[in-house]
Amino acid sequence: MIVRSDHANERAELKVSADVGSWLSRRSSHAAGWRAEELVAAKRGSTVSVVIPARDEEETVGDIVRTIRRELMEAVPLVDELLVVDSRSQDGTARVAAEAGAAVVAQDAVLPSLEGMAGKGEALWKGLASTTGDLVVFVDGDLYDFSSDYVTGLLGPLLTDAEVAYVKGFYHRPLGSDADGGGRVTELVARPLLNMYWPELAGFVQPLAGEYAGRREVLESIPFVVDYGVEVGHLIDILAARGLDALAQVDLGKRTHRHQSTQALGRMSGQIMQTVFDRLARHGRLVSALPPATLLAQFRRGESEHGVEREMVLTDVTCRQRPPLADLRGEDRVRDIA
Ligand SMILES: O=c1ccn([C@@H]2O[C@H](COP(=O)(O)OP(=O)(O)O)[C@@H](O)[C@H]2O)c(=O)[nH]1
Ligand SMILES: O=C(O)[C@@H](COP(=O)(O)O)O[C@H]1O[C@H](CO)[C@@H](O)[C@H](O)[C@H]1O
Repeated sequence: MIVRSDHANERAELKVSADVGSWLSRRSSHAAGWRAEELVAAKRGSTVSVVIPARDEEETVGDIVRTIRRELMEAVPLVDELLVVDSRSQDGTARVAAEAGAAVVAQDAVLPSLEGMAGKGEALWKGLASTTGDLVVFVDGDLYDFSSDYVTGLLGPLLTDAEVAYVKGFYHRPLGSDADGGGRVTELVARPLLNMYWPELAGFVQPLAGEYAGRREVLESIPFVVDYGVEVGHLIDILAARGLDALAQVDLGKRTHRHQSTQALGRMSGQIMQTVFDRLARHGRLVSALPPATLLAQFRRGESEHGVEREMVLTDVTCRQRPPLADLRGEDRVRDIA
């Protein structure tokens, strides 16, 4: 372990808490340790759904679906249900996913009595509402080198330890020629904030990982932030509801995916920070005199309007969320698989 301190006069050795240290060794595993055939035996009648949120992912979603179908549905009956949630795509995502063998549902067609919202968390929540598996695995649709180990790795702890409720993937995340340059919002925003306010979660290597899995009863008992705040909201809410030992992480090796622009990640960061501040208030960890403003102003090259030679781009980053699915009873809870 590399221990650094920027305080020259620091003598004491820096250490994470004993709880985080023991959690790291107890609740971290490697995807290679979980074989599909053994996990099929461990299902013992439980069912597994995979949900892929996809907005304009026609280039990558097909290979992900084919790999899961071939290796985890046809070769071994590990995955019982594979759903792609078409998240208001403007390209051929729905067609490509269906041709590859996935069930496909349009995000806005799920729970149609509710007003549709935009965002990744909305796609995930609608995917949860449209599936029935006892265990649900979420996989992003923009991955370039997806391996079925991602799914077996995430299912391993859930199928072999009843105490585990939710499993995050972690991986090396290249960005161009930098082998570990990816995860920019993780490193610049999410990790510092979580270490400040939820140091219990400091052991998560990739707190924003888009590949994770959980027990349905847990996933249906928590709210889903409808935008990119969904992942950080899950970690904070499950920690509060079930404790650190209900959480685990699995080394999935390497992950390459389509990267967004810095401006887009700026909006993502705003959404994540709004979620963190919402949870700080909800969980009583920070009382602020003024709630954070929710309008993000960014600037890009363009026509000046306010005396600067830039175009101002305004985004509302208010933290909006869907209630726990378990709270929706009656006719609203319908399965809308297309
Ligand atoms: O409104 C949205 C935004 C994103 N996504 C999907 O969520 C995953 C992760 O989103 P993205 O790649 O934009 O995030 P990044 O990986 O760049 O952080 C991808 O499969 C997207 O297609 C979605 O379904 N709806
Ligand atoms: O981890 C991150 O910093 C961001 C951006 O990653 P890159 O800098 O584009 O590799 O990606 C993640 O964050 C999103 C918000 O939680 C997740 O929804 C994505 O699945 C995940 O890729």
